[in-house]
Amino acid sequence: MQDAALTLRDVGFRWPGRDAFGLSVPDFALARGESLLLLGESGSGKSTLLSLICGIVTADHGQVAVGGTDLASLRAGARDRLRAEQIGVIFQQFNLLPYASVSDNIHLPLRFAPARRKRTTPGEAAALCAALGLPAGILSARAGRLSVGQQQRVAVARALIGQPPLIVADEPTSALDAATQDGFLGLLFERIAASGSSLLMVSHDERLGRRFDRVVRLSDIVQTQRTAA
Ligand SMILES: Nc1ncnc2c1ncn2[C@@H]1O[C@H](COP(=O)(O)OP(=O)(O)OP(=O)(O)O)[C@@H](O)[C@H]1O
Repeated sequence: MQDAALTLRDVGFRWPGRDAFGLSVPDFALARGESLLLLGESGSGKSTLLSLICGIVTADHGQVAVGGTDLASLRAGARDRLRAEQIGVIFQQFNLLPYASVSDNIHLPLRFAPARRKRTTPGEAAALCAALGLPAGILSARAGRLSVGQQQRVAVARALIGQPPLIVADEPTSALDAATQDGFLGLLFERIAASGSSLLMVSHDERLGRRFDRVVRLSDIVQTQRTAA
């Protein structure tokens, strides 16, 4: 796919160690502006796949390309910069710095991403917080003092700031009740539509599917291998 936000071709990866888990992805692409929900059971390899896409781990073979750049062609530092520039990541556990302010947490990826920093408008963090239903004045609060739902929204604001072309989200609704989930997804989709970003979300929850352009089962694009120690 020429106009792809993300492509994986003939990718193979295996975690080293006992009960090694491996996966291979023959051919997968996410178009620019497309939203895709990837469904898989717990332990099926969703987070492993996202780690490969984000360049947190590197494929044993094959090509993982983000915005047309093959991650394997980059050294570790350049890969980290590409991730900061191109990908807004919403981790399952949010990964906020608990002692830092909400503002510092939201602005953190911009430190390593000059082009994304340039795209950021003054007051964008405050506007994102307001759009995500966070109370005024929250920017100066310590992230560790917030409720789980608030932390989740801060993690989303951190992913969206500076309009990265690709948003990757690992089970971002798992800590929310049904009504809050719906509001949260509505806001996420609104922001993504406004910026034209692509969205790849992994989840075990099929009910989320109706909002997405495409819903794919992990087992349709990924083959997994598990070997005993
Ligand atoms: N850091 C790691 N080191 C070694 N093996 C790992 C590591 N992370 C995951 N694995 C292995 O990869 C397999 C798949 O785990 P992964 O977290 O990718 O699945 P998942 O679908 O995201 O699960 P969940 O929905 O429960 O988060 C696990 O069984 C585990 O053995």
